Amino acid sequence: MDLRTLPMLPTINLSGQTAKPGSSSWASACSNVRRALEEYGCFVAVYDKVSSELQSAVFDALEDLFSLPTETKAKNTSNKPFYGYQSPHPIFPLIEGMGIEDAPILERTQSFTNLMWPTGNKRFCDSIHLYSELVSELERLVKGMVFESYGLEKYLNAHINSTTYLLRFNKYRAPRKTETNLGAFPHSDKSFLTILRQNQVNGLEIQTKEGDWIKYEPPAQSFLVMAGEAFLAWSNNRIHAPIHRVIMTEKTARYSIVLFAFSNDLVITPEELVDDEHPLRFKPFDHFGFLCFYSKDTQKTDCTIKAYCGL
Ligand SMILES: O=C(O)CCC(=O)C(=O)O
Ligand SMILES: [Fe+2]
Repeated sequence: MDLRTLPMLPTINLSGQTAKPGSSSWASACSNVRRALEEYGCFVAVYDKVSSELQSAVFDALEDLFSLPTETKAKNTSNKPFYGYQSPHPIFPLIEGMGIEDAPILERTQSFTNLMWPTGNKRFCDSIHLYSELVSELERLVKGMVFESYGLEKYLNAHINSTTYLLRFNKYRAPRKTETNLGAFPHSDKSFLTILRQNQVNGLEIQTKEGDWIKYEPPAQSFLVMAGEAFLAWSNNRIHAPIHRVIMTEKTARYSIVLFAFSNDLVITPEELVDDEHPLRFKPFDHFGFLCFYSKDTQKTDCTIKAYCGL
């Protein structure tokens, strides 16, 4: 029997005054966020800006969205890989996905809504847009905390100005008796940061550096904040980008809504993070070039960013 205590994801309270710059708890919150991302590559953020009413409205909206006919959902296309409609696949029959590029910009969520519902769907558009705005604020808060903890605030504004978001919706149906229960293949995200919320159905598992799988069982009003491989490269390998997967064990459908942050500019490791002990590990890279590389990488290596621009 394995007598080690089961690992748990760190939980960090980012609600109310706790994570206000200048508050007495700000510096320690910044350091906790950085250390969690270095050690686990993720943490559970308690963040109360998304009300339970908005949470319900968002997941009701997702049920409506995925109930649309396949031909309608297939109109969600993009010239970027992994951005558009993903239909259930023979090897991965459970997952279906869709995405809105730059969802925090109202016009973008509006045009997605009109594509799906030519006669409009104000409830969908309002709730998804508000949600993406609030969660993108959380993304900037977390990024700012990490930059500050490294003493690199001077890079924050430029970084925020070059951030672009993708809001993705996933539906995992329950497996039939003879089917695989693997909802999403083990992978690490290619984003800079990822912020995820789910309905009440669990299934996401995150691997620790030691190789243990932790089941994600979120408390109320919380999000999973997870680093992607772009953040790992930016930090010169300090920040971890954890492998995660979805295993469907429950009998009802699981929905998740995931905000991915990407960069429109070259991602460059700050010189302050390079020294004799930490020689430069990554060349500056184009984030979407990296995403295209990944989409063509049939090997799906453990750490694609090392294959793409590692030194
Ligand atoms: O749905 C989930 O919980 C995980 C989704 C995920 O890993 C992804 O979209 O990259
Ligand atoms: Fe992921």
